[in-house]
Amino acid sequence: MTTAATIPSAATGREDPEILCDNLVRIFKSEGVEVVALQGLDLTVRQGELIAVVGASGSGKSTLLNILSGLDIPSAGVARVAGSDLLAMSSRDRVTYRRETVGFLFQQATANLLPYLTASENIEMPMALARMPKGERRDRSRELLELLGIPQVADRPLAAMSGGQQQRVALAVALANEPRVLLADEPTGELDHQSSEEVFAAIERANATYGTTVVVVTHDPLVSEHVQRTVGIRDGRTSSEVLRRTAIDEHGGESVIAEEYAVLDRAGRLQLPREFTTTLEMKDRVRLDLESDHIGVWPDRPGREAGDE
Ligand SMILES: Nc1ncnc2c1ncn2[C@@H]1O[C@H](COP(=O)(O)OP(=O)(O)OP(=O)(O)O)[C@@H](O)[C@H]1O
Repeated sequence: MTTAATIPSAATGREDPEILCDNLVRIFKSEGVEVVALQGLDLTVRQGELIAVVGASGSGKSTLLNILSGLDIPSAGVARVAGSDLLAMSSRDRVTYRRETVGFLFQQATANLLPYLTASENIEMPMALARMPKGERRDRSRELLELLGIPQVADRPLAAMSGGQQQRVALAVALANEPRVLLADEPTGELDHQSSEEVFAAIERANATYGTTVVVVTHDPLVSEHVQRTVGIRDGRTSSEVLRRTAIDEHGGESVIAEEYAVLDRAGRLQLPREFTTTLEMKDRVRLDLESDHIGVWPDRPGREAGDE
């Protein structure tokens, strides 16, 4: 594996991202004990991008998603989504933000759905609350079911659907009022392989059709086939990014190339992959060596000069 460093575009100021987290900090205090769940997290997501966020249990993924969804307020830093400042927002603006700007998809499809209504009735519910005319609601509901590959369940109650179909109805509910950003928390956590594949494909189709910016928090390795960028979180910070692109060889064949990058934050901090540091027995401190086109990082072994390894 090769590793390269990338400076988040937030730091370069080159674009106006749909999601911007800069030096985001969230400290939880309970019974005199402080837990730093996010410790200076940087994340930039372009408008219309579909990204996955991965990380070990306790790394801060849910904390990040709760902040982006307007449920939780960060302790410090910058969090901006679709032009809304999530630290400075009034509680009334927060309600409007949650209703109009972001859509949510949870691990349990039923968290977004009313069991005694049909798929269409569920999808039309948020549109009715937003006072959309009845005819438009019906058209939009039909369009969403078609796009997500489940037109046949329109008049079925939830109990008569598979788990994968229910999750796609929940996705249609989340997209009903055309949110700019979709946040999904382990959307395939309770599904089998085939249904997970269908749900990720549906998310990808919605992203491509409506240009919705999507952040999917997941442990599911299947997600890598559906996103161009996977952001890794470690100890409350973004630590790595895997970018995927399609390359065409000289015979016209297509192959997907995945490159792993380490994130370099504004303070110049870089998290070295654990497998690299373990292999070279690096700990506590390392030697650095500036070359004309790269920086060498060497284990601190007494009596050896940097570059002697
Ligand atoms: N309300 C809270 N009060 C105290 N500590 C919290 C609270 N919420 C989260 N934490 C702590 O913050 C850290 C990050 O938790 P978080 O739930 O964001 O991780 P995660 O990556 O989503 O984990 P998982 O994959 O298990 O859901 C953990 O150490 C957790 O115990």
